[in-house]
Amino acid sequence: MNNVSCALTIAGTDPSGGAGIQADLKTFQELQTYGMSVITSVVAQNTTGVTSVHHMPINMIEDQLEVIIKDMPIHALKTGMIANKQMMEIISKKIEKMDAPYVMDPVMVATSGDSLIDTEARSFLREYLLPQTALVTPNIPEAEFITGHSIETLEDMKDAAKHIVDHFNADAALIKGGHMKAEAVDFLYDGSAMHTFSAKRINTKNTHGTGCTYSAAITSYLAKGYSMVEAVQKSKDFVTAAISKSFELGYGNGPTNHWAIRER
Ligand SMILES: Nc1ncnc2c1ncn2[C@@H]1O[C@H](COP(=O)(O)OP(=O)(O)OP(=O)(O)O)[C@@H](O)[C@H]1O
Ligand SMILES: Cc1ncc(CO)c(N)n1
Repeated sequence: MNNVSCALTIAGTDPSGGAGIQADLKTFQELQTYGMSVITSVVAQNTTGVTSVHHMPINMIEDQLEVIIKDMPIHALKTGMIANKQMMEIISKKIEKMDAPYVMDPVMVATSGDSLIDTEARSFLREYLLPQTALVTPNIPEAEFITGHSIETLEDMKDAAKHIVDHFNADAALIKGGHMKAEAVDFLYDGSAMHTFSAKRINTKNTHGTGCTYSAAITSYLAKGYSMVEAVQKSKDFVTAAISKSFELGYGNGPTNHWAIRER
């Protein structure tokens, strides 16, 4: 079978399996995309939080990227946790060589509240990686950091999506409303139109890794050749199902259910 769609994730790990590389690969597999991964940092974390982090040496990140570029097709890629500026520099250079849509999940803080990238990296991500993206998927605090504006209303979310495309040259921005109070509404601005993706808020604490799962699903659908709007709509359905059938596992925020969509 050589017409398989291939997706790559560049991110940190979650040994408890709900977020990071593990969530991405589960999502790619569930959506019948051939999944590949480059590990940036090994993170000792579970549903309650992060205890320690070990960053891969820069040359090891470079080698992982290079072996894939030399050998494998990449139809779409995403990045998650990239802890520091040095990692971003090498990843940015390698992404330039990949002729594929790039989805950036601008991971800064875990669901547990633990910081995953340093302060310098937050600015570098905004200035250097954002212009390379086909899509960036910030949650509310990440969108506030990127734009420098506070977000309280749905109008503020739309303004943030526009601001990111207009000021940072991302092709498109999807602002996720998981941290808002009412409906779970996300806004996508693609440089010409604003699209709304809405779902009923599910009353659960089990949201560990929702952002990773969502951006991995979008990456899968882009790898399969769907348009950006179609990819986001299908992924919204996927993540909503994954949250609605999430697992009551662990002592903290439990993980989402990557096979939930099969049962709908
Ligand atoms: N309780 C909920 N009910 C329904 N949808 C939700 C809920 N929480 C989050 N979502 C949806 O899940 C997706 C991920 O959004 P969210 O804002 O939670 O991302 P995130 O904060 O990056 O996730 P992470 O927890 O991985 O850091 C969005 O589509 C959001 O609307
Ligand atoms: C490695 C990693 N990436 C992203 C998140 C955000 O959920 C997390 N908790 N861990």
